[in-house]
Amino acid sequence: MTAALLELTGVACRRGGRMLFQDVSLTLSAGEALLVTGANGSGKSSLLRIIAGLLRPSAGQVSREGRIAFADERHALDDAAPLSVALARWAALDRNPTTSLDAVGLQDLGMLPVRLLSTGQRRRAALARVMATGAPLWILDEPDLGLDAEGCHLLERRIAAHRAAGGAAIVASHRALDLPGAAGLRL
Ligand SMILES: Nc1ncnc2c1ncn2[C@@H]1O[C@H](COP(=O)(O)OP(=O)(O)OP(=O)(O)O)[C@@H](O)[C@H]1O
Repeated sequence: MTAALLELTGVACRRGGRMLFQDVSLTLSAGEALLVTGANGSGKSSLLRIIAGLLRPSAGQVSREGRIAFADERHALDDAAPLSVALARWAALDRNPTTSLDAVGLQDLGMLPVRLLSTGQRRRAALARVMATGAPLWILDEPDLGLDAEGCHLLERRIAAHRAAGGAAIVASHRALDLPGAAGLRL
């Protein structure tokens, strides 16, 4: 049996005096994915922050095994550094080989300062940063925001490859991303 990378038991979240969700229980193991959907304000980001350990649940337990890579609307890259240098810093933290910019379609932009990237290019760079961490559990909050159709396919392919290599992913999105065999959670 594969050990779970993540287990939630009876998790609830109350924010601003309103109960967003309760009784969320799930397990995620190597190779698996979870797609979290729901209306604006339903609590997707709150759930992902709880899973990442950035927000305390109002009730329930979260148990994680191994490192995580968390990505939300911030790309978490040094704006002043050339893209390849900014990414190499993340890779160096865990002594990983630098993620190829080819993998996210940014092969021609390695020397460009991060601040000059377009919205979609920033999203691609954020994905490269997640890949560079080498963490088994990816927690991605609307990673498709601002991506064009090719960018979305690329994101789907990178998530599939990560799962095939023994990783797992939790993705919140308003889009019906193609994540074969993923579990769904609608908030
Ligand atoms: N720090 C906070 N204090 C009080 N309420 C908050 C706080 N942060 C978020 N909320 C509220 O929690 C609710 C859920 O927010 P959250 O960002 O988790 O939703 P979401 O499903 O990710 O929304 P979207 O689809 O718009 O990104 C919203 O009503 C929001 O206003």
